[in-house]
Amino acid sequence: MSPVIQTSRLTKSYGPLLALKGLDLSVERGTVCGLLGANGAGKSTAIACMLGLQRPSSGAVQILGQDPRIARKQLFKQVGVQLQETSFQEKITAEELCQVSAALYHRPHDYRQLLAQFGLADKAGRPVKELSGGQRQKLFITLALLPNPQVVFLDELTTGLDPRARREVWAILSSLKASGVTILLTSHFMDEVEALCDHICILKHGKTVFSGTVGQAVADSPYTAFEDAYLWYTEEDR
Ligand SMILES: Nc1ncnc2c1ncn2[C@@H]1O[C@H](COP(=O)(O)OP(=O)(O)OP(=O)(O)O)[C@@H](O)[C@H]1O
Repeated sequence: MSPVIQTSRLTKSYGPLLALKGLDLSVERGTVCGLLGANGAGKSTAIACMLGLQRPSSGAVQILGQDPRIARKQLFKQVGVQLQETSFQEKITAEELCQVSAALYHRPHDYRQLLAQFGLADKAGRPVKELSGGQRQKLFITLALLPNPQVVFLDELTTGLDPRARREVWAILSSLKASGVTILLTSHFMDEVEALCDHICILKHGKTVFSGTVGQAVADSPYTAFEDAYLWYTEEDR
């Protein structure tokens, strides 16, 4: 079976800055891929290029066998996205934001059920801007799941969530994965990466410095703990 997400030699420059240098990625159906790296390593740039939101300088992307820049509309119905920065109307409530988003899809997930699953049922009528950072994050993950997507992109998955909420999100993602959904996420939390990711790709200044499983990353490093290994891969003077 062909990969659900595939990039080959994906490169992106912002003027003189080479933010992404030849990313090769292949993510199979029903697996979780973690894109890792320090702040500014190129993770969001890679996601923006994969989703067709940024035009790559060179290289190719296929999602569900299609080029996202050409088949944007079709793909949009099958791909859920949670980006770091999401804009919304000043006074819109959580429920209204869900309704507006759900209206874009043919057979959306029941947003009330998702809000309840994320412990947000009692916040449905509140303006989004009055939610706490963690509640807003959970709402944005809810929005990413609304289309009943085959593929989900989650940028900085659980930033701002408390430990219990993180575990809840992990459980939801694990069940999505078990149902065949393919997930690409970025995270700065190595416990999360170990718990969720089948495959990781570590970027340093836009360049892939490791691609493989968490176990391989540890085995190829001088360390026994994954976080130590990760820091080793991303060290400046390595
Ligand atoms: N629109 C843009 N114009 C110019 N430079 C940009 C733009 N977006 C990102 N960059 C630069 O490209 C590099 C990669 O940024 P990117 O946001 O992809 O990193 P990241 O790995 O997602 O970081 P973080 O973990 O902080 O979210 C950084 O040096 C950043 O300053």
